[in-house]
Amino acid sequence: MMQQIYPAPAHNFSYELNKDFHFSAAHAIPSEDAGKCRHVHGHTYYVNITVAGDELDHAGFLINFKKIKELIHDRFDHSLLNDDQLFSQVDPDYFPTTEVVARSIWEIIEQHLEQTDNKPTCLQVFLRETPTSYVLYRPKGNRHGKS
Ligand SMILES: Nc1nc2c(c(=O)[nH]1)N=C([C@H](O)[C@H](O)COP(=O)(O)OP(=O)(O)OP(=O)(O)O)CN2
Ligand SMILES: [Zn+2]
Repeated sequence: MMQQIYPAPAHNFSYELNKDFHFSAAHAIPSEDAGKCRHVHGHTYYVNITVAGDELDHAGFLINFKKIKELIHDRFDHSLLNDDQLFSQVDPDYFPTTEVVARSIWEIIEQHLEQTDNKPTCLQVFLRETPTSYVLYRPKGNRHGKS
């Protein structure tokens, strides 16, 4: 849900930004345990990304809000997640579950941030799959040695 208050990660960075956006995608979870979710079905995923750091870039940004959305929305919106090379049909650690999609979003964002001059870090990905179900992904520690 847009404009909701999200659980906040603890940290000592000077700046923290949050970006909300949503995308529509279909998926199927290739596990017997998934019941009806084994069949292809769609969701509007609501995402909140938390990025933090101590240094700003040449524009005075930690990271342009637009870039965060672009990295994820352009890749997943109106797609079948199972078709993306990030996900697997055989390895449960890579099934397109909410948990794995949240972790994958973190990996895409963090990979981009590592290439920037000011090097902020993504502390948290909040991913809502349905009105009643969401996942928070927080990496263990981070490359700044802070958590
Ligand atoms: N831990 C997980 N459990 C489930 C996932 C998942 O990704 N991680 N995914 C699904 C289905 O894909 C689908 O999203 C259904 O979720 P669910 O919350 O069960 O949706 P409902 O609308 O049926 O839930 P209500 O309790 O009726 O609101 C299933 N599980
Ligand atoms: Zn689903």
